[in-house]
This record gives sequence, structure tokens and C-alpha cells, in this order.
Amino acid sequence: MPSMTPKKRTLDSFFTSNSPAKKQRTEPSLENASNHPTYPFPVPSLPDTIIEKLDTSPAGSSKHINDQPDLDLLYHHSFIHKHIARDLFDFLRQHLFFYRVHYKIKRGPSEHSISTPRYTTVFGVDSTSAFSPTPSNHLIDPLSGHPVPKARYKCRPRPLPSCLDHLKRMTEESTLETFNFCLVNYYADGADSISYHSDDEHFLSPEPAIASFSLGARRDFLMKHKAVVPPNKNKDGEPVSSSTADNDKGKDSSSSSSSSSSSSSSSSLKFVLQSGDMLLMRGKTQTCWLHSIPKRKGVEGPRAGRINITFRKAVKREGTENYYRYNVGDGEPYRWDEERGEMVVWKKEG
Ligand SMILES: O=C(O)CCC(=O)C(=O)O
Ligand SMILES: [Fe+2]
Repeated sequence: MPSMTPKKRTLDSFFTSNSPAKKQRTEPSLENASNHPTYPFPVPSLPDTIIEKLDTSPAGSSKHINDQPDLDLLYHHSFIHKHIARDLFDFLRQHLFFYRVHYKIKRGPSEHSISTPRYTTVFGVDSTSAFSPTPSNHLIDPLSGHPVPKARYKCRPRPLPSCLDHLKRMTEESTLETFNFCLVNYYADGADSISYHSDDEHFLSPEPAIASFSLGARRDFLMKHKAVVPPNKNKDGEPVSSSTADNDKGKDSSSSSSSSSSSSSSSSLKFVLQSGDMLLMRGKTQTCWLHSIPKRKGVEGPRAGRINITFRKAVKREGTENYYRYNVGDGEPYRWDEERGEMVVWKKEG
């Protein structure tokens, strides 16, 4: 999809601003925006200023971390240029739609309600289907090219908007992996989290490669070997015990980690992920390790928001159903409100 030029500000607008301290934001035009019947609203393409800088990625250095049993990480500190990471964060927070997903799980005889403690959204489809080229973007069988019958999925898969597709292609080029899913988390502040889990779902290829980007506020990313703590998801990726990925408020075991920015004890690791970093998890990492972003007191205020983007490859239909169920669900979309400085429920006008 072609990129567009941001609207030019007039000279007057520089002098009539009533809040000079506030960063001026140019609204990208919707002329080349990505749209699809499944989107609540269109998503503009990235401004050229961001694309130009993004295309010089990876910006910083990378480190292969495999000095622990079953661990295989490639840690790109500053994959995305520091200067552009904030602009990309602002763009994605402003222009993507997010969800606050609620769902029920069965634990023994009783049912529990889970509220995912962060905003989520997802795009993509597993490799048994594909999206036809823009603008129609309907689902086709990748071998025959024929349209996929509607009944094939309960959910309604969404193609990646061009802004995320651009980042996906860059990531594929750099990692030599291929991806068909993009999951996005928005942590509004330190009260939002994801607790210990692994992304070892049976619908991903074995020993999956998962590329994980951080934008915005710094947050601790903790890892621990499963030999120390039993896994907490079943093979469908559904939480199965009281220490699920979403309902274990404050149960992050961070006390066993040491405190430097990439540190380890015998059983746990801690990375302080910064805006622009990319962590590629691969090999046996998902099979043998758990990871989490624990809640953190003091991560609050206007710069507390963090976006995480993961690229993954699902090879079975169940992957598509699972990802949309747990990252879109059936609730209302949210959209960033710049005036209020928070996500608000988005309602269609009229
Ligand atoms: O926010 C992060 O860095 C991790 C997110 C994560 O683990 C996930 O979405 O599965
Ligand atoms: Fe994860």
C-alpha cells in the first residue's frame, strides 16, 4: 500500500497554538488508509518521516543469549531508532483499535471470569488461509486461490493494516523467519500486565520463532524455566490454573530475579525492555521457559503507556480462533483519546 505525506501545517497554526508545550500532531490523511469490513475504523498508513527512519533498522546492536538451558534469544537493543520509536508508539496508540477482553474459564466444577489486564488487538490468519491482495482483502485458499467459505471460521480474521505489515516485512527480512499473525498489547500503566505464560500453543509451528517489539515506557520482562514452575496454559493456549496469564494479580515471582537490565539468577532472567527493543524468542524457549510483564507500582502518568507487538506464525485454524477470542473477544473497540489521555470506548457516529 503506498504511503502518504502528512498534512502541512500553515504558518498561522504555529502562532495560534493555545498549548505550546504540547507536541503538535499532524493528522495523517485517510487517503491511503487500510480498511476492511472487520475494522471499526480505517487505519492510516505510516507517514514518510517514520518509514524513512524505520527502513534504516535494525539501528542498534544485537546479542545472542543462549547461556541458559533451552534458551535461545536474540536481543536487539534499539532495533527501531530511538528518535522514531516514540513517533511510532504515538502513531499506533492513536490509530489502532484495541479491546479489553473478558472471558470465562472452567476450573474444576466452577467457572471463573477473567478480565485481561491490558488492551489487546490482533491481525492475521493462520497459514491454511490467506488474504487476497488489497483492496478486496478477502480470505482465499492459498493453494487454489478460491474464496474460503464463511463457515470455516467462527471469528472474522482481519488483515494487517499497512503500518503493521511494514514492520512485519522488516522483521521477516531481519530474522529470516515468516509470520502471519500480529498481536498488539497496550499497557496503559504499571497496573497492566501479563503474567507468567509461554506461547507454546499447538497451533504454532514446533519451536516457534516469536519476534517481540517494545515501544513506549520501559517495563521489566521476566523469564523463568518451566522446570522450576509448572506451565499454566493448556495446549490451546487457554489458562488452566489459578496462576493464569491474566488473573494472578501481583503473582509475578519477580522477587527471584536480580535487578540489572539483563540479569539472571539460577532460575530467572530479567530484561528491562526499552522503546525500540526487539526480542526474538526461538528454539526451545517457548517449550521450556515462561515469560511475564509484571505489574509495577510507580509506572504511571502521561508517559506510562507501553505497546508490545509480537509477530508469530500459526499453522492451524484453531490458532486463528484462539487469537481472536482472547485478543478481540466480543466487546466494544477502544480508541485513544488524546484530550483525555486514555483509551475510550469507540462508538460509530450516527
Ligand atoms: O509485552 C510483552 O513484552 C510480552 C507480551 C507477551 O508475552 C504476549 O503477548 O504473549
Ligand atoms: Fe507471550
